[in-house]
Amino acid sequence: MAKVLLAINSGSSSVKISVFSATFRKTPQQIAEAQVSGLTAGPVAVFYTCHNKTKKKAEKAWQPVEQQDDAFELLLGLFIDDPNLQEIKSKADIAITCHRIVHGGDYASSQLIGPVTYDNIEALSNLAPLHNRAALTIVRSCLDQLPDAANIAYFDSQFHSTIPEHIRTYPVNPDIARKNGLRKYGFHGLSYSFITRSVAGYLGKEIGELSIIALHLGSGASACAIKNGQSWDTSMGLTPLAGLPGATRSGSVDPSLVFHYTNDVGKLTPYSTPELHISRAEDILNKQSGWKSLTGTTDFRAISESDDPACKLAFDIFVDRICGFVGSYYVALRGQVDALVFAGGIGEKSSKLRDRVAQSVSCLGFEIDDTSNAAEITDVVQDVSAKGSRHGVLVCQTDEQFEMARSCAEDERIW
Ligand SMILES: Nc1ncnc2c1ncn2[C@@H]1O[C@H](COP(=O)(O)OP(=O)(O)O)[C@@H](O)[C@H]1O
Ligand SMILES: CC(=O)OP(=O)(O)O
Ligand SMILES: [Mg+2]
Repeated sequence: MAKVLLAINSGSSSVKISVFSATFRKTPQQIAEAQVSGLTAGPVAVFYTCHNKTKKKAEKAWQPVEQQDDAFELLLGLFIDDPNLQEIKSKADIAITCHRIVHGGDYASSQLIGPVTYDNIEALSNLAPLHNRAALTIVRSCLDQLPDAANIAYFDSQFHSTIPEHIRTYPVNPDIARKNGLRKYGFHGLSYSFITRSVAGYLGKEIGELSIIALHLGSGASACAIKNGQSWDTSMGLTPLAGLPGATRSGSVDPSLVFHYTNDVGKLTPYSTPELHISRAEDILNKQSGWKSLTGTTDFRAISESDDPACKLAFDIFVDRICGFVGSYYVALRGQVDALVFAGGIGEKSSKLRDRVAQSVSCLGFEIDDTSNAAEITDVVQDVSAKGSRHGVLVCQTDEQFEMARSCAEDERIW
């Protein structure tokens, strides 16, 4: 029998929830989708689609939304109150909730959420300061409000459990590293998993034969070298701060920069708690850097359309850092690359960014076709490469919620 499944994606700046009708071992059918965006730097916007009728509402109409659990309450209310969404007349109709948890530590597979898993995820909060705790507030709401639903955690880090030792190890004291779990974990794994399956299907290859360089470019941005269908390397590290810059994140900087920034950066932030230790340095590099610090906005569309020198600089920095990873991963994959794949809000919507990146890496054999690149992206995977390009250049409309729902439909523990 079909069950109603909520796939909840709590990101740094948004909460996205897709509602599915799910049946064991069948492809889940999406029936509604809703999101609250603008949580890191307003304005907060709400999008809602039910049975393909889209509504977009501005902030004023809604109760105050400041953090991820406010967003969850709002979206849950939308589902229950919508007479067109007959599948959810009350909370009791929701049978399964899937949660995107960014940092899963050593978990290499999804987990049913009971007290032990909950505590383990909480213990990792320091390592994903923009993510884990916020996602857990939503998990808590589900445990309290939907006591009969099954709750499953899907970890962004689990896709990267295949990264080889010499890539995941930091060259620091091994005993301290082991004791404190200091290694590369990598994130955006639900997205990379979706991209890998979708691109393999599009190219007519087995997943295990697919090698791509994938770019997930959203509020948080990362790159991933996928070798024979598995993560070989990725740009984020111990935490989602490493690698590419993002909306409010610096990305990788010389670690010594921290000690030269201001003299109080080692102190804890006022909102640290006995369980959650966030230093001023982490707060600055995670929440007060990136596009926001350079341009005053986190909206990359506005940045890419502006002639302001600060925006042009931000755009150039992003292209430079992305190309650095493309070059590095091209070598890591020994040039055996089926495609360069753009995904995430920026990767899917900014033809200008794709064009600039492709131009800069054309020496590696990635060439874009201007007309295909400028066309609207409507398919899950769309080819934007030029005729004769040595390697493919693709855009993939990634869907982390679908990836969770798909895995859930295969999961014998739940059915
Ligand atoms: N047309 C566009 N051009 C450039 N950037 C865009 C465009 N549309 C959306 N974006 C950017 O995409 C980012 C959000 O990406 P998304 O993957 O949805 O975010 P999140 O990481 O919150 O899931 C924002 O920086 C937004 O400005
Ligand atoms: C891991 C990460 O940075 O996620 P998001 O882009 O959703 O903030
Ligand atoms: Mg995201």
